[in-house]
Amino acid sequence: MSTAMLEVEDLAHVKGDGQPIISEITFTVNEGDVVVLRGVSGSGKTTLLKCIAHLNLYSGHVLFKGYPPTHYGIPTYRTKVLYIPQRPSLLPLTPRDFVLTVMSFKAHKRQHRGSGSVSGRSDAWMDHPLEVGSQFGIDPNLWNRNWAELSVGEGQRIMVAIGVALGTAEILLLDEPTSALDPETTLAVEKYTLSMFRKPESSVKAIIWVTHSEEQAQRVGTRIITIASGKACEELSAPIDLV
Ligand SMILES: Nc1ncnc2c1ncn2[C@@H]1O[C@H](COP(=O)(O)OP(=O)(O)OP(=O)(O)O)[C@@H](O)[C@H]1O
Repeated sequence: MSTAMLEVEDLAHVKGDGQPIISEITFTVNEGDVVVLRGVSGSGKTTLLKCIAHLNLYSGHVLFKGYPPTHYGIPTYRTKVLYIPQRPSLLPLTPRDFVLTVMSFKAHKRQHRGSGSVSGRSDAWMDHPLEVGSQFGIDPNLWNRNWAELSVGEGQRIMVAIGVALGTAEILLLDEPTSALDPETTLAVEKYTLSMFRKPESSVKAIIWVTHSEEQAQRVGTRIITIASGKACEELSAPIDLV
């Protein structure tokens, strides 16, 4: 039987004027799922991902492995259910700073368990992200540049590399991760991300992947959920071909 990683129940998010952007959203994500989330521009896909990541206020319930985000502590929860934004250029500082911030939450938790530090070398946490980034054609120097000074595509590839490589994320929330990439690089990112995901030792156990591309949905998804008029609807026959 599949293990439920994420349960979203009757979730709603309303704008400041009281109008709902999304409402009555209910679905479960199981271990091994790559759930493609699609819908027309403005239908609420990013809003939903941010609610799941506890970056937006919402009503209803989000349970990660049976418990609400507060059970884990919100910063730690956000490293486990990791939102990969569509526009990382809005983030402060550099990709390297982002990695060290995320890893500091993991280190903090480990210290509380009394298991000591992650490594004797202060920058050892960068090794795997750099390695994955190089698979995506990312020059190592780009990790030290401010997010705002990266091209959209460079920022996207670095964010996906972080999500795949950090070893903290159990659910990746990918918000149009390849929208700024050329077809060849898009395929490379899809292939490497899914091959990492399928490895038994991967920390990532499920992915929600937002895309406007029907072809990408068919390539990466094991299930497809469409948002329309603020409600979510799962397609009955989902593609199963994996890259
Ligand atoms: N903070 C906000 N205040 C008011 N309206 C908002 C806010 N954030 C999003 N919206 C509106 O909510 C709707 C859903 O936006 P959202 O970004 O979730 O859509 P999306 O499906 O991800 O769109 P796209 O495919 O274009 O990225 C849009 O009409 C957007 O203008």
